[in-house]
Order: sequence, then C-alpha cells, then structure tokens
Amino acid sequence: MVRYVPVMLNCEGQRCIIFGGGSVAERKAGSLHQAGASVHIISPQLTPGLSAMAASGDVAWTSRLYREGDLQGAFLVYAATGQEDINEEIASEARRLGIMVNVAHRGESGDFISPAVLRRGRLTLAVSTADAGPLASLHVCRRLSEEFGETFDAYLEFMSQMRTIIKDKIETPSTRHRLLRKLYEQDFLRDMEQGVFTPWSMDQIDEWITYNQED
Ligand SMILES: C[C@@]1(CC(=O)O)c2cc3[nH]c(cc4nc(cc5[nH]c(cc(n2)[C@H]1CCC(=O)O)[C@@](C)(CC(=O)O)[C@@H]5CCC(=O)O)C(CC(=O)O)=C4CCC(=O)O)c(CCC(=O)O)c3CC(=O)O
Ligand SMILES: NC(=O)C1=CN([C@@H]2O[C@H](COP(=O)(O)OP(=O)(O)OC[C@H]3O[C@@H](n4cnc5c(N)ncnc54)[C@H](O)[C@@H]3O)[C@@H](O)[C@H]2O)C=CC1
Repeated sequence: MVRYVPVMLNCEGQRCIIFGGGSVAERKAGSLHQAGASVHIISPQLTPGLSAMAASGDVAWTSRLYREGDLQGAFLVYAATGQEDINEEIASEARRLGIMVNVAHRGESGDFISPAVLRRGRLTLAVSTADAGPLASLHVCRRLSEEFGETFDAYLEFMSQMRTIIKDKIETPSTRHRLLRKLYEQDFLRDMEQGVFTPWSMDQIDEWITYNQED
C-alpha cells in the first residue's frame, strides 16, 4: 500500500495538462478549472461536457493523440487516456522532466492521486482509502457531510474573520497566539448550533481582543 503524503496545492494560473477526453478527464478538468488552473486537454475526442468547456474557453483543447514533448512547461500532468500503455509512456516522460503525474488506470504508477473531496465554504476535506477504492472514499465523504453542516460553514466564516483581524491588529506573536488559542477554546460552534450566537459588531470584537490579551 502506498503511504500518501497529503498536500493542498495552489494551482491558480498553473498550466495543467490532461491527456484523454473521457469522463475521467472531465472530472479532473472540472476541479482544476474551479481552482483557477490553466487547463489544457490533449485528446482526439471529448465528452459533451468537455466540448462545452472547450467552446466556452474554460479549457484549451488540442485535438490529437499524445506526442513526446507535450509535457513541456506543465505544473501537473494527468494521464487519463483509455490506453494504459500510453498512460505509462506519459508517466515516464513526466519522470524524466521532473513533473508530477497522475495515472488514472493505476494510481500507484503516478506521483499523486485525486482524492474524493468534500467542500463546504472554507472547508476542504480530501479522502483517500487507497486500495479500498474511490467508492469507499466517497462513502466517507458522505458520512462527513452529515457531521459538517451549514452551521460549521458559518462557524469557519466567523473564525476566519476573527483570525484576520487578530493577525492584522496584534503584532506580538505570543499575544496573537494567546488570543487565537482562546478563540478556539471558546466554543462558538456550540453556541451557533444552539442558536444563541449573534454576530459580533466591530466594537464587540475590539472589546473581546482587549479583554483577552492578558493571561
Ligand atoms: C487511484 C485513483 C487515481 C486517480 O484517479 O487519481 C483512482 C483510480 C481508479 N479508479 C477506478 C474506478 C472508479 N473511480 C471512480 C471515481 C473516482 N475516482 C477517484 C479517484 C481515484 N481513482 C484515485 C484514488 C482515490 C482514493 O484513494 O480513494 C475520485 C475520488 C476523484 C477523481 O477521479 O477526481 C472519483 C470520485 C469522483 C466523484 O464522484 O466525486 C469510480 C466511481 C464512479 O465513476 O462513479 C470508479 C468505478 C468504481 C470502482 O472501480 O471502484 C479505477 C478502476 C478503473 C477500471 O476498472 O478500469 C482505478 C484504477 C485503480 O484501481 O488504480
Ligand atoms: N481514476 C479514476 O477515477 C478512473 C480511472 N479509470 C481509468 O481511466 C482511464 C480513462 O477512463 P475514461 O475517461 O472512462 O475512458 P474513455 O475511454 O471514456 O476515454 C478515453 C479518452 O482518451 C482519449 N485517448 C485515447 N488515446 C489517446 C492518446 N494516445 N492520447 C490522448 N488521448 C487519447 C480518447 O479519445 C478518449 O477521449 C481508463 O484507463 C480507465 O481504466 C476509469 C474509471 C475511473
């Protein structure tokens, strides 16, 4: 079993090349595009969904089979053609060039996999169950989606606002850490779940910061 190292990649503006234009390629293209990547598809055929994305300019499309040299300048590469030997060739070229590659027909042949993902506002949960398979991962995501409902979304919005203000106003790291620790210790989530939390005004936030600065 491969022991994957979880990372969250910032793909904004990065060139990501997908080989293949089937349903697997469509899924990867959708999430890369949503993340602001510059997506390039190389495939002689596209699903209707990918054709629409190419027509609207969401992805660039080169209509042909893979050729050696196609990977130049890529940040990430996805080998998602229906031909396993070609996917392996793409993976070899990526290795030679030092580019990270995802291999759709055999996860462990690549450098990274696409996990199952649950998104809720600011929250991103990525799940892999290795050889138990993507359906098992999706099952975990469904279970987690019950745990992390809309209140959690509102809670993270509030925490994000508070953390930004604290980072902005407080220059001393130890004071900042103390405030952030107290913020997390005070169970705002429970108050929100019980419906007893009212959004704070700027004055209330300032007051809380002043009051909680000392131990
Ligand atoms: C290793 C990995 C590599 C990678 O793609 O990165 C991989 C590999 C393979 N998938 C296969 C099959 C299926 N994959 C899906 C679906 C998804 N697969 C995804 C990820 C991953 N799939 C990576 C591991 C992630 C992990 O560890 O959990 C998801 C989560 C994300 C995404 O693809 O973006 C996405 C959910 C999208 C969503 O709906 O949200 C379905 C279900 C469906 O299509 O409805 C089936 C059919 C059921 C079944 O076979 O289990 C096969 C056999 C192919 C064959 O038999 O020919 C292989 C090859 C192998 O076994 O290695
Ligand atoms: N990772 C995953 O989630 C899953 C992976 N798979 C695997 O992923 C691969 C793709 O699956 P699908 O999208 O369902 O296949 P598909 O058969 O629907 O699409 C394959 C695409 O590859 C293109 N293609 C074929 N040869 C090419 C080449 N030399 N260069 C560039 N493009 C080429 C075809 O035109 C087509 O658009 C398969 O190997 C399959 O075993 C399948 C299901 C899920």
